[in-house]
Amino acid sequence: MERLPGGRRPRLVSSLGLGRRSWEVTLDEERGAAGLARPPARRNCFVPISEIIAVEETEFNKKQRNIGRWQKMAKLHAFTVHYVKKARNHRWRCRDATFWCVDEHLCNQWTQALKELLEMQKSRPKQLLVYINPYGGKRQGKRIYEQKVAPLFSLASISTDVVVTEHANHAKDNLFEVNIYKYDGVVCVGGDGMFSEVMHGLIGRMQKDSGIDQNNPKASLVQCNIRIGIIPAGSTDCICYSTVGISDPVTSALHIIVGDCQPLDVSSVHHNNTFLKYSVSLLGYGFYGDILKDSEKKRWMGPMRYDYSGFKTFLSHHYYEGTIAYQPAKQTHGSPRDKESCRTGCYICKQSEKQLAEQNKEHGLKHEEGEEEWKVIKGKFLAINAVNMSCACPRSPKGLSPAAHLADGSADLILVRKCSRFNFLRYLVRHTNQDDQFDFPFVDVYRVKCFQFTSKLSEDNESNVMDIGKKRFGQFCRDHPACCCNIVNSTWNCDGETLDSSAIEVRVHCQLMKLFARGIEEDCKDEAAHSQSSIEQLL
Ligand SMILES: Nc1ncnc2c1ncn2[C@@H]1O[C@H](COP(=O)(O)OP(=O)(O)OP(=O)(O)O)[C@@H](O)[C@H]1O
Ligand SMILES: CCCCCCCCCCCCC/C=C/[C@@H](O)[C@H](CO)NC(C)=O
Ligand SMILES: [Ca+2]
Repeated sequence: MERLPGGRRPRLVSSLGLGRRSWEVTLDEERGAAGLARPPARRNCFVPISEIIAVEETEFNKKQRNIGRWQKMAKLHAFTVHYVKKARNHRWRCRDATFWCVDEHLCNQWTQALKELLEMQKSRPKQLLVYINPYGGKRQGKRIYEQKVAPLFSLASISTDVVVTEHANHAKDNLFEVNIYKYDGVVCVGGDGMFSEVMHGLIGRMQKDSGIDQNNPKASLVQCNIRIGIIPAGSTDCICYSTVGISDPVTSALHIIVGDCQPLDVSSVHHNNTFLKYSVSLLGYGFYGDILKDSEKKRWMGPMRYDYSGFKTFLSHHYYEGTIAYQPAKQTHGSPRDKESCRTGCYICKQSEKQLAEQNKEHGLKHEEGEEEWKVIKGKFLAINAVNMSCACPRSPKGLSPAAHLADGSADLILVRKCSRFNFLRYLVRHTNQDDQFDFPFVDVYRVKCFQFTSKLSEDNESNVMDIGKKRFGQFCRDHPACCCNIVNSTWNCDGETLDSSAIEVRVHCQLMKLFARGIEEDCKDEAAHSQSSIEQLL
């Protein structure tokens, strides 16, 4: 048997047919790869075991190709390897390669060895609970799951319990009732709102089972180790896009199958010691809150509703007065103005993971509130956006904060102060291009671990300065006396769900939950070399 560099023996090396040619095929357990080479030209390629989806014995006749004399000489035996093919723009596809030989025993040896190696991939899920929102996005959730995802799960021998939701909060309520511990993960088919529902169900259930009071804003929450997979079928799909790099159901299904794991920061939102919501992507007041509130009335428009309400909200140009107090995130190494973005295996997120493990060792679940200073900012804002991740999505490919990290225990707090319509438009346009969104005198950004916001209106209410007239008729706008517009509070857009409270307290919980994802992979610099080494190119 041929030896590999370092004198190691590969698990299997054989001459196998693939297409019309014979190849030297190697199964190298230690490198975790199956390799394919054709002497003497030495054109070769490798498929990591971690990217093999399934192996099947194949009835050769069914997949017959024109392989000339071999076909006539003997009965051929074959097996098919289904594997991940990485295409452009972070898109993954399932491809297969059928290997053949005349020796039945050899063919069985290969199938067996590959199946054993797949069995050893312990992070892969075997049993999943799937929730489908049939009304998300363009109402295609059920079709997408049945046609694109279910066949892949079945190929990978994953068993599923599928629930098609019948009303809002169905998935969330169900997660408090079922035996979640028998599943290796929960999959949601829908958009950001559907993800949010499933996340609330899972995190809430974990806290309930551990006796943690979610209403206590200072409670240390129990991490949720049951991963969530997102099959994008919504209108924005920002969480999927920001953690995978593309909104594509097949790509996401393949990340679930190979058992990827991406920890995620989660912010808790409270008002007066009452738990309101969790957020993983955008918590936005002002512009994004107003868009959401208006767009909820136009759900029938589908994803277009955001463009319609976005335009309307832009024209209305409302700003809101309030006070923000925040504690800077001193423990993380990055800054929102960094040029580098969070990518697969991110160093900054790894450091936060280590810190978290040390903290848990020292204090257990007891939360140690640092006596760090609070910074206070008062002002008039067109938008207040707190993002736990970049919030990249097809409409904004770099996101609202391109350097935000998925799992560093912090959020980027972006304050867009009152400015002209023209300047605000310049800011919005930078959501969509490569220019620095924070390079404006009216935009400030801070990396924070917690913050509080109180609108001027609720401050006034609390200090009882409202007179009876104001209480009865609402507050008249002081900045537009001529128009007499009735200024009310904005609402919070919490991952696509509205939150009416205008005084909130937000805290980031480092890596509270996990997704079936790996973060966005670095772009393959040499696309040509990458594609040449794929099996299809060798044939
Ligand atoms: N069967 C159902 N009927 C009505 N509403 C549902 C049902 N199932 C789930 N929902 C609710 O629908 C809301 C929106 O769903 P979803 O997030 O999937 O789509 P979307 O709003 O179009 O997309 P995005 O959140 O990405 O903008 C969620 O908040 C969820 O609670
Ligand atoms: C004139 C130029 C206008 C450019 C507008 C760009 C719009 C970018 C939208 C980015 C939204 C990213 C934040 C994601 C929020 C989601 O949680 C939420 C629910 O899916 N979506 C929205 C639109 O609120
Ligand atoms: Ca973060």
